[in-house]
Amino acid sequence: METLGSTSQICTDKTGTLTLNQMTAREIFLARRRFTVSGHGYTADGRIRSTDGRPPPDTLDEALTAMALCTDAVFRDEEEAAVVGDPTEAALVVPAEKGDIDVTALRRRRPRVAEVPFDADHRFMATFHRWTGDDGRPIVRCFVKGAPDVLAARATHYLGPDGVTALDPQERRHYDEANATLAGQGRRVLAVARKDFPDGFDGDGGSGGDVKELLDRIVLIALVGIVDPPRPEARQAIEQCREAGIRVRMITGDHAVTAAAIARDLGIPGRAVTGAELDLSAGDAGLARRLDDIGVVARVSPEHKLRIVGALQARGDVVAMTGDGVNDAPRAAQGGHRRRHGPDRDGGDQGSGDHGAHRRRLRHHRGSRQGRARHLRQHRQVHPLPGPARRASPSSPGNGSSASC
Ligand SMILES: Nc1ncnc2c1ncn2[C@@H]1O[C@H](COP(=O)(O)OP(=O)(O)OP(=O)(O)O)[C@@H](O)[C@H]1O
Ligand SMILES: [Cu+]
Repeated sequence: METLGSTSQICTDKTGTLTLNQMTAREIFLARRRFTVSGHGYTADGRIRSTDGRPPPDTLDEALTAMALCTDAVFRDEEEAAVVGDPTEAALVVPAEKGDIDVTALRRRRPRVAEVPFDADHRFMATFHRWTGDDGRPIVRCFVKGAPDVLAARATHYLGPDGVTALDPQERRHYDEANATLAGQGRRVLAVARKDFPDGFDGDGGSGGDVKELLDRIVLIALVGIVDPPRPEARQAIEQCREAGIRVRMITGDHAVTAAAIARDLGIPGRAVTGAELDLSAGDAGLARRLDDIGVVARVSPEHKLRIVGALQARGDVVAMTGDGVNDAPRAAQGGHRRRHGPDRDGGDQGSGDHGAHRRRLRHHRGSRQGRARHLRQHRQVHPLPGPARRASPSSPGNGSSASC
């Protein structure tokens, strides 16, 4: 009789769990021109340099403006070296300051008249600001930022050296290639774009409440490559899990190429696929079988993380789930959206308690002689799976399959 699962598996988030969630923008890509961003941490020290030696175009300012306005992170000041807010957003505000934009003054001058908050399912956010069009007349300008694939799919134009230009297949290929190159280096890539609306636009525009519908035909401005270093202790923890016969799998909302590069770096074996490629509508048994040679499932929404864990558990595997996916679960179950509030000041972990817990967990991995059961029991003690998530994920009592870490 098989009472214990045949394998133990850990499904883990990437951002903040395997990586430090200390995000720093390193490159900006603008219509075939590339810029590097130097400097460390959340200070305005550091510079934006073009890689071709030519002076930066006006469109760089436009990109930095979009990054400053379409974010909620607040830049404190140089002495404090602090940015408060989501680390991804912090990474976008810092280059604006490095590019000599006074973000606070800019935001005061261009207040938001409406916004579409970021959510992990749609993977973008948008803000609307009173603006002046090229012809001097008042308009409302919307800035959009989010996953490059999502924005590219909505874009028909890009901001080139000659202004707004049709995004022909060749130019689209340039964006795709730049995105692939950055992602291949493990960079988290964000795109920024814009769209103009008539003066008086109130953030609804007759859309009946779904402003996202109106965000088509956008103008791509730039791609930003952000580094988020792997946690130094994560590689060893993964190695020890492997020795203990525990399969570690990364399940992330980030891009597949980015996730695969980080998985490779950390020694997570197996193929990388997107949630869409995995066909999550399949039955549990088929899904679990297909997961066997897969090490990374990317572009997964919070509720689909649960679906994957559930499929493994239904087969009798002992599955632990780590990272803020654990927190996403109840909200996903309620159809809510996640907004992650990241670290304060030094990029530490105050934003969500489970990151600190994860560090403790990674430490206990070092005692790899403890048996698998004990190992998973400890995970469970660190932070139990919340109620709704437990109900959402099938588990057989007695085999510890609802363990969470
Ligand atoms: N504040 C933001 N504004 C706009 N887009 C964002 C923002 N944060 C993330 N994104 C985009 O949404 C995608 C998914 O982000 P999400 O936070 O779900 O995943 P993640 O943190 O990379 O991964 P994990 O699931 O491992 O924690 C990112 O790859 C990025 O393109
Ligand atoms: Cu573990």
